[in-house]
Order: sequence, then structure tokens, then C-alpha cells
Amino acid sequence: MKRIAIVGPGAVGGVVAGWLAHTGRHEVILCSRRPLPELVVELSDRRLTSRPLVFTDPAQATPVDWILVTTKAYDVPGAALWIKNLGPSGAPVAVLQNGVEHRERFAPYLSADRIVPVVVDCPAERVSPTHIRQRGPAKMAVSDDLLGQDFAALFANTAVDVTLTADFKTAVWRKLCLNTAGVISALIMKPSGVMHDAQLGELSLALVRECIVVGRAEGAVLPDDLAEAVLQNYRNAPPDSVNSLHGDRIAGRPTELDARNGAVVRFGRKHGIPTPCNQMAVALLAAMSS
Ligand SMILES: NC(=O)C1=CN([C@@H]2O[C@H](COP(=O)(O)OP(=O)(O)OC[C@H]3O[C@@H](n4cnc5c(N)ncnc54)[C@H](OP(=O)(O)O)[C@@H]3O)[C@@H](O)[C@H]2O)C=CC1
Ligand SMILES: CC(C)(CO)C(=O)C(=O)O
Repeated sequence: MKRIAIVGPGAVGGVVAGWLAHTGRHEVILCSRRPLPELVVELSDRRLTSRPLVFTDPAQATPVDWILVTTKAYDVPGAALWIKNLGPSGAPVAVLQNGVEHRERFAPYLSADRIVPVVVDCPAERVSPTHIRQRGPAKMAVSDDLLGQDFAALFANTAVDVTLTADFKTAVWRKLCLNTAGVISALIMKPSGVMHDAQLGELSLALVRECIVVGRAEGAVLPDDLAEAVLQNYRNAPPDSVNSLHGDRIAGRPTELDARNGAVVRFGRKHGIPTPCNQMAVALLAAMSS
């Protein structure tokens, strides 16, 4: 039995909390900005309902074995406020976020040996604060080291598939390639069905190809046909799927633009690689959101 805190139980945090609670093996604690009387994770064929303990103030937090941060990247400073009381003896902190800079985001708050970057591949949407729709399989990837193995063990006998990888860099850039194309939906405020459009499909290929070149320069091993695979992934998704960048725009929240397409542009500059499509997407979305 482990005591596990989920800091930021939104779409991803809700799914993870729901499955961990469902094992009956762990004590799951939600660290939330609001009271959550229950948590419902809705899948196509079932519902997971749980009633975990909820803290609504970092001052209420007590020590746990694992801290799982599932806030958006832009909410890391607020998420970090929970860590002191949750992990006074140095509990590991798994960062379940998109982008490629998990460690950099938490470096101001934590020693490097406590940070466990996690790639999350799980389409999920918040229907309400207590109701999460899980749209597809929940998959995650972590480095194949001691903390990665401990993290994976938390999810034993759940439907959350955690892969241990010797090449985390490739895993994280591969995921950024997927997210890079999601900016199209966020720009035009239309769900993933728009990717069936031929011109938008071409644009998605161009966005992802830039990310592939930059990711390779960073050392990731990315196949030539990844852009086509990403486009197919969006086309295979339910046409009303809303990716998390788009979801933030719909809700009028800040967005993870800088952590996603912004990262492609920034890392591209570092290597002298032009990324005009991502640069345009960043400029347009930033202008629309300001
Ligand atoms: N949704 C998806 O399908 C996927 C998302 N991801 C990535 O996972 C990460 C999480 O995304 P997602 O779950 O969609 O995000 P959500 O916006 O659904 O959830 C984030 C949650 O964090 C909460 N939060 C923010 N600040 C704090 C704080 N200081 N203390 C406590 N709670 C806080 C928010 O609360 P409040 O309700 O008050 O705003 C919200 O409930 C992102 O990096 C995203 O890119 C990765 C794969 C799939
Ligand atoms: C594209 C998707 C759903 C894949 O998990 C995602 O990462 C997001 O919405 O941010």
C-alpha cells in the first residue's frame, strides 16, 4: 500500500487517481483547489467512481510516499507549494505533463534526484471538476531506472499501461510530435475531426516534420514516417475529441503553448533549425490569447 498524492486532479490527474483508487491497494489523496465530493472517470464501457480524501490547501497536506503532479505546465509554481508538506522527507515527484522540459520546470523547487518525468498518452477531457471522460487507453512512459520502476509498480493490475524505456528522450519528443499538430484545433477552435481536411492535414504534417528535425538534433530517434502516423492518429480519434491545448482555450484558461509548439521553436533556434510553421502557430495563438 502506498500513500499517493495527485496534485491537480483535472483530466489526466482524474484518470490516474480513478485507476489508482480502483485498485483498492493505495490511499489516494487529491490536492485540489476546490472540494471534490467524488471522482467519476467515464470510459466507453464503464465508470470508475471513487471518493478519495481531498486537501484544498497545501497547509493541510501530510506526508505521502509519492507525489504525482498533473497540473498544466503553467501551473507548476502553484503545484510546487504542495510539495513541502507532502514530501518533507524527499518523496519522489512524478511530473505527468506534456512538453520536453519536465525537469527544467521543477528544477527551481526540487533536487533533481526526486523528479520523475512522465510521458502521458491518454486522451481525457474534464466534463466537470468531478467528472472526467477518458477517451482512449491510458499509456505512460518513464525512464527504466529505480524510481521509474517504483512508479510503474503503483499501476500494477490497472488498465494504465506504464512502459519503462531506456530512451526517455525519444519517448518525450515523440509525444511532442503528436502534440505539435494539436495546435491546429486550438487555433481554429474545432475538435480533432478537422484533421480530415486535406489542407489542414498537410499543415499538420509540416508542423510535425519540423518537430522531428528538432527532436533528432536533441538526440531523439524519430522515424521518417512519424508525421504521417501522427496525422493518422488524429484522424482515427473520435471527431469530437478536444486536445488539452484546445480545451484550455475553450475554458478561457492560459495555454501550454510555450511548453509545446514554443518548445519546438526554442529548441530549433538552439540548433539553428528553422521552424516557420510552429513559429507562425505560436505567434497566432499568442496573439489570439492576449
Ligand atoms: N487531457 C489530456 O488528454 C492530456 C493531457 N496531458 C498533459 O497532462 C497535463 C495535465 O493536463 P490536463 O489533465 O488536461 O489538465 P487539466 O486542466 O484538466 O487539469 C489540471 C488541474 O490542475 C489543477 N490545478 C492547477 N493549479 C493547481 C494548484 N496550485 N493546486 C491544485 N490543483 C491545481 C486545476 O484546477 P482548477 O480546476 O482549479 O483549474 C485542474 O484541475 C498537461 O501537461 C497536459 O498537456 C497529457 C496527455 C493527455
Ligand atoms: C493529444 C493528447 C490527447 C494525447 O494524449 C494530448 O496529449 C493532449 O490532449 O494534450
